[in-house]
Amino acid sequence: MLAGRLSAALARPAAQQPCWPDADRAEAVVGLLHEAEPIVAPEETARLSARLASVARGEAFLLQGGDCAETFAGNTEPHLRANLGLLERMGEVLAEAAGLPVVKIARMAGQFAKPRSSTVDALGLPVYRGDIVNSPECTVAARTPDPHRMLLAYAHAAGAMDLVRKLCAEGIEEPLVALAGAGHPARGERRFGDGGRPARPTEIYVSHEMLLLDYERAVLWADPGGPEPRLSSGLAHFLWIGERTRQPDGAHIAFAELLSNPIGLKLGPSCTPEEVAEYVRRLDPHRTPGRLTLVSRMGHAQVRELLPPIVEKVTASGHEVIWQCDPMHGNTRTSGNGYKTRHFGHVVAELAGFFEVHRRLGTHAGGIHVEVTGDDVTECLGGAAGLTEADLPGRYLTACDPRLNAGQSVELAFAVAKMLR
Ligand SMILES: O=C[C@H](O)[C@H](O)COP(=O)(O)O
Ligand SMILES: C=C(OP(=O)(O)O)C(=O)O
Repeated sequence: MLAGRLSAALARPAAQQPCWPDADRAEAVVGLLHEAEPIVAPEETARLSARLASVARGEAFLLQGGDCAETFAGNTEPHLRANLGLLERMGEVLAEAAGLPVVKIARMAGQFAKPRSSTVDALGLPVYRGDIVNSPECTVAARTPDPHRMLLAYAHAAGAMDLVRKLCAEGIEEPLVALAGAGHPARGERRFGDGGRPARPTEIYVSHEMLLLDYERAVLWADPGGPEPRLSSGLAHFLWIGERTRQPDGAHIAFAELLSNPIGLKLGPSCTPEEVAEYVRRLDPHRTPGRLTLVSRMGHAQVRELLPPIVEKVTASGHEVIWQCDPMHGNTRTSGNGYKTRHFGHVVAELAGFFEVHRRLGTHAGGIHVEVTGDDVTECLGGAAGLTEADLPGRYLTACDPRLNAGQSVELAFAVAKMLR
């Protein structure tokens, strides 16, 4: 019966999918992946679901973050360590301020697919859709979708997950981030293991956008444990549906309905309270606290106006969702010198609006979802170091959207800490 529901879900229109040049070859790759071992263990996903139930009840806070787009070349131990160490550091700042446990979910071990605004780039080439689909180099060959990349993505994700488990068991050394403005060097220096608190075992889960359905459908196991039999993704503990793929009649929502994993759903400015009520009804049919995380990304100028009617509608429905704010995606703009960027001040302003709305409505502002890296990049403007447009070309390394660097991220954690207090 689940197989039939899965086929029906996948037969619906699916936005943002690549057009593989050879459909048979793509199907053969899906067949190979079908034989692959799950990357995440069912008991880990179940533990995360329990943790998220406490977030939904207001007994914990959710921190989710990492690269906008992971790349195969960037899937290295130093990079993963830096990002995990940053999450640990941010989590510690937030836990202390909130007086609550912080549940940490990395955008890691599978965040290889990107939705895009257009199908072609400025040169007229097919757009880069993430390393799992094609390659960013500006040639027709590089941009042609290659299904073999799904196998590479699986291998990279499995390797990353092994490292996440190892580091969580050992404890992760946190970066000591020197915040600018306190007599420290401009962009925040990172120093490892020289005076930070001793590393201790920790828990970090992995997540990615549930975008590329040929990949997502390949590694599933039957989960008979819940109120109805469902499928569980073997590719990540937590999956989210993006702003560009949340069409109510589309394949992504229908696919997520079949999963037992905790699910996130991005809500942009065009989303109406009625639409959200319908998403909640479909994605949380058994009224499981924390099953659904609603991720508002309205932009700093609109959050105070657009979020309250949505929160009121969902609250009235009685579903115990997690309210999470993504202060990045509604605040993207192009700099005068042509870089896709975000201003630190706008990121903080959207979060301030989010906390204000929830305080006023008496709901739990349950978490944040941010694009950050422990690496010292120059992709977002502002922060105490005062990054300017002239700084952007220095270390603009993202494969897609701009991330806060280590210094900006820790500064953000302190700003959110103030809001939590
Ligand atoms: O990360 C999010 C999206 O992939 C991204 O914002 C879309 O980017 P584009 O507008 O450059 O295509
Ligand atoms: C694409 C993303 O976000 P959104 O769907 O909100 O634009 C993302 O988080 O990578």
